[in-house]
Amino acid sequence: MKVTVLSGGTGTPKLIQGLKGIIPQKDISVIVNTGEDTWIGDLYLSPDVDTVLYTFADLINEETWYGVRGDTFYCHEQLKKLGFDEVLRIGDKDRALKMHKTHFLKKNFKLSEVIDIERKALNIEAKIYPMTDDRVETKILAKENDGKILLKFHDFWIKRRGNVDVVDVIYENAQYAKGCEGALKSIKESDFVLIGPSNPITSIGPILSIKDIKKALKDKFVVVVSPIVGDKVVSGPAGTLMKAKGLSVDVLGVYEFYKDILDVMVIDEIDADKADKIKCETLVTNTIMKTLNDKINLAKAILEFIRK
Ligand SMILES: C[C@H](OP(=O)(O)OP(=O)(O)OC[C@H]1O[C@@H](n2cnc3c(=O)[nH]c(N)nc32)[C@H](O)[C@@H]1O)C(=O)O
Ligand SMILES: O=c1nc2n(C[C@H](O)[C@H](O)[C@H](O)CO)c3cc(O)ccc3cc-2c(=O)[nH]1
Ligand SMILES: [Mg+2]
Repeated sequence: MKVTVLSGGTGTPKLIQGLKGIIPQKDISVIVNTGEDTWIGDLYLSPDVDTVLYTFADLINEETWYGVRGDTFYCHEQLKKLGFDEVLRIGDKDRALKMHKTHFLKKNFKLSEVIDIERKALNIEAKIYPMTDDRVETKILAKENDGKILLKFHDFWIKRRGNVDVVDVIYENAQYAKGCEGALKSIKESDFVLIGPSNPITSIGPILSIKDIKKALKDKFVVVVSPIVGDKVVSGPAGTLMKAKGLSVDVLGVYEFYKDILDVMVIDEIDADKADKIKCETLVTNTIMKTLNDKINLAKAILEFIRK
């Protein structure tokens, strides 16, 4: 059973931990959001890609869902002392992975080529692809005084802690970007596509903003796990951003967002009463992943449901 997962942020990597516990890594491909990729000084960051790499390599810091478990921050602290505040807390081991990407990108390697070198170096059998080898950047359009301002995601979420009056979210350059070839191939060759419980707007939205990826998904059996349980988020800015896109912050709003590509929606038991309002097949199960067992059970429930 070959699965292609769309991932971004912290929700889907939890489900990936469950999935890799029940099917061989060689049968899993992951297409990762790169809308939050950015340069900090001369260091290239691909935060959602690195979280997926660390999740498969069992190195992920599960408190924060970024960086390497037990990492040190000497370089980060030293830079701050020099007056260079990286804002994002980048660990010393984590920095090596980012320096490695930076080195090869500067030698004109494609991001997908570098990620493939890294997954092999980390003994990861799953295939991991960026959504594109072009630059697509998620920007937050916000109200500021009596005007509008376009913010980078990290400015919005880390510097301003999301305390921003969001007008819209845009995926800069998406109209020109091409889907990564390996990603398109994995969609075509997989038995089904799984969109994990990540922020629809800033973690999965950028992936769907790439036309040839969205087109490939329309011809595929797609399962979406709702990242909204009840009428609130488990974590992060998804609620604020869904509202900015005119979507209700509940499973119906999630359905609206994915309706032209999804075939099955996985919702939490808390939302069982809404299942009949969702105009596609629904699987109602526990979707709150606290323990590894929760993650494995959710992955199992999804595979059993589609094998029916
Ligand atoms: C900073 C980061 O925010 P964000 O980029 O929004 O992260 P994600 O893209 O991962 O979105 C989080 C999204 O996913 C939901 N979530 C998280 N854990 C679970 C879970 O165990 N079950 C479930 N059904 N949804 C989950 C969460 O509510 C958010 O809506 C961040 O949040 O870390
Ligand atoms: O909210 C934060 N997110 C941090 N992130 C996560 C990232 O910025 C986003 O929060 C995730 O992409 C979730 O959307 C990091 C990711 C990395 O790969 C490396 C370092 C960081 C550091 C931070 C941080 O200090 N604060
Ligand atoms: Mg995200």
